[in-house]
Amino acid sequence: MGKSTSAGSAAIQLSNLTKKFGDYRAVSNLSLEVNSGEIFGFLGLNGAGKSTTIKMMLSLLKPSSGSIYMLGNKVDSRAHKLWEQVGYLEEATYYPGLTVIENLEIARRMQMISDCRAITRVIQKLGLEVHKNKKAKNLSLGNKQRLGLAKAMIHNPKILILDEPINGLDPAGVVEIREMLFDLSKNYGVTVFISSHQLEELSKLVDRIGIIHEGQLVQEIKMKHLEQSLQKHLVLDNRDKKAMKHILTEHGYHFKENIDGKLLLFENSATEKPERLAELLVRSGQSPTQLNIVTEDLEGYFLRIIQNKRRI
Ligand SMILES: Nc1ncnc2c1ncn2[C@@H]1O[C@H](COP(=O)(O)OP(=O)(O)OP(=O)(O)O)[C@@H](O)[C@H]1O
Repeated sequence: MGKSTSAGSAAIQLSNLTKKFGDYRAVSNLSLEVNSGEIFGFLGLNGAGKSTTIKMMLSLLKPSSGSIYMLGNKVDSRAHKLWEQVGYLEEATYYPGLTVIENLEIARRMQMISDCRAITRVIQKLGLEVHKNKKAKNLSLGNKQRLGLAKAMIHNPKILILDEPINGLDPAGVVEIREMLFDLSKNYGVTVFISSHQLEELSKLVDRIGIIHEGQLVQEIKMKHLEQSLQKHLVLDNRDKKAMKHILTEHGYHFKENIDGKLLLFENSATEKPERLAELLVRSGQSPTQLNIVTEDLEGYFLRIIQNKRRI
């Protein structure tokens, strides 16, 4: 193991991590912590720097500067023993012509695990029992991912690092993976670091997300707080737009007009008390034909956070 100068109790700790390729900064001053037993989602567009960060965490790439600690141990080329406690899935790599059991047998030998029961255990944990004698190439996409996860978990790691594990999975596959990761984190205390570019899917799996954009961490948010962070706006329409605009302006409401000519109001005075606005319009003889609140969807949130960062 590398130097054991523990850096706090976080299972994963990245401090001012930077990776340059020539003059290009793929990852820039990135700091984050993942707590033990937490499922952390690492979200970013293609090319944002997710894989580069993960490769540094796995000591496959050397950081230009900054440090990484996992389970209190500094990650560097000497951290050999650490990998006994870390499992990693890049993409579901398997031997297509071999069965599930045969694939896991190879993984067991590569991890130098002497106990043959490790295979039975991981097969059970991942619900691969009924598929264990099928050739990997004949598995459904969801079960191929399970096999990849089984390989990553055969040595009972304390940390699981998963690069895009839900790519291409159907909703049922996402639910299966979610239940399995939940079980691992809540019942076995496994810390899960999972990268994706799909917020919608990721949000169903994780306790917290960090958004990486152009190599920088631009936002960290707990999933339970995400709902409150989604922007709301009120959409308003009626027959006499000019009269309605006049009333709104007179009463201090600000609005934008969308391409359909509907009015959009973003301020809390409108989104939190729509009934007041409705009453005002009715009293003024300008009953709305449409008045409803629209909540930003998750993709909208993700893009807004990134765009705001671009403007800075
Ligand atoms: N070996 C390398 N040499 C030069 N540039 C690289 C190298 N590896 C990655 N990059 C660049 O660094 C940036 C970040 O790449 P990275 O693979 O980390 O992104 P990502 O967020 O994982 O994207 P994706 O979701 O597409 O996998 C990209 O612009 C990429 O082209």
